Amino acid sequence: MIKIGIVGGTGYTGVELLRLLAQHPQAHVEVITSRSEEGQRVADMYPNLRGHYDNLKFSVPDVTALGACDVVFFATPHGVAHAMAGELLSTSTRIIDLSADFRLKDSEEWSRWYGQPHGAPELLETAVYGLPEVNREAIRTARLIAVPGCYPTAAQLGLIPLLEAGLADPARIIADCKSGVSGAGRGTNLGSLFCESTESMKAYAVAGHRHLPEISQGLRQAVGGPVGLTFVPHLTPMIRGIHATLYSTVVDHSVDLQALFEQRYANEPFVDVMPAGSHPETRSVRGANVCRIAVHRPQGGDLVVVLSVIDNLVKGASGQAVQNMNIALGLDETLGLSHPALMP
Ligand SMILES: NC(=O)C1=CN([C@@H]2O[C@H](COP(=O)(O)OP(=O)(O)OC[C@H]3O[C@@H](n4cnc5c(N)ncnc54)[C@H](OP(=O)(O)O)[C@@H]3O)[C@@H](O)[C@H]2O)C=CC1
Ligand SMILES: CC(=O)N[C@@H](CCC(=O)OP(=O)(O)O)C(=O)O
Repeated sequence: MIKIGIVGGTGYTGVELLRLLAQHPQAHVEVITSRSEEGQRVADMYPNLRGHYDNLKFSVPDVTALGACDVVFFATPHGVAHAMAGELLSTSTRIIDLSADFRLKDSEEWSRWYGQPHGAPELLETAVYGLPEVNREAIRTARLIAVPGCYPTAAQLGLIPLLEAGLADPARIIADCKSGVSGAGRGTNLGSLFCESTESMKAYAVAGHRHLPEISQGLRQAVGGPVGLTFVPHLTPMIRGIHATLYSTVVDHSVDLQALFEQRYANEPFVDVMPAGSHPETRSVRGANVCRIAVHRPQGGDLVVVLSVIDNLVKGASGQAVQNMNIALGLDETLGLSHPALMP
């Protein structure tokens, strides 16, 4: 069995990791941390886990206990993995970080967007961006994996086929994205209250969101040059889900975009290119580690519109983290992740 440690087990991504690992045939969670819930039984806090983790208790983070694990997931706010990763990497454990600590390759850019100094710039060379559909080979040997953010996963998977093939104008890309409220985490937050977020929808961070540099970094890699990206996130009254509507201009009208997407993702277990004309719904991916994509060219014009949906807590966080673990440990990539979504 693979010995697992989780730092930050009380947030939504932490409990989602536990749910997914409960059905993973080779995973055993040995350590789960919470400073505020030390000594509490996990299944008392999250009754959905009763019968799965009846003896597991929260403990305070301890590098010795975590370093004895084969894999340590960080499901913590930004900066926590910076502080602990160096010491943990001196053991034989692998780190899979769900926070943004190691996603941006430029530490100064990270500092500008996250409003604090980068705590471990010396580890950036080691870190691999954990988007398997792009970086699978590097993930196989990685010791430190930065799991992509939720909006960046939906946006990059929708845009990369066009940009890699040189079929969209990289100077003008629009990512119009909607997120469910769980994307804001479990912490107390006025905007996440039921009365503040239900029966209403709004854009936020139009001037600049911290996922803008992350999406741009991935798109630049796909293009091999600069990109002009406008990213507008919205909060929508649902618990889980990201819906990305992605716009660009087609530069070669002779190419069959449906075939292009189908070929690009033909061997990807967790990307579903839907039939031409489809409109993927967020509920079709709820609870599943899947990105469903549909590509449109309205009225056969110059504009390409890609629709990309994920569950922010699964393919947008914890599911993608488990997918990375499977790849890094040489396991079947789909272990623990092959269940279908919840419907309705
Ligand atoms: N929600 C989402 O959809 C997504 C979230 N993410 C990222 O995943 C990470 C986790 O998010 P989320 O699950 O929402 O939970 P939170 O960001 O609310 O994380 C809370 C967890 O981290 C622990 N924690 C907080 N501070 C520290 C610290 N200094 N040292 C050790 N542990 C600490 C908390 O436990 P305690 O304080 O008791 O120790 C708690 O268990 C974040 O970086 C988030 O941005 C990524 C993609 C999607
Ligand atoms: C709806 C909502 O608030 N979403 C979060 C993004 C989700 C997230 O946690 O992203 P990181 O992993 O990069 O922190 C936000 O806009 O800040």
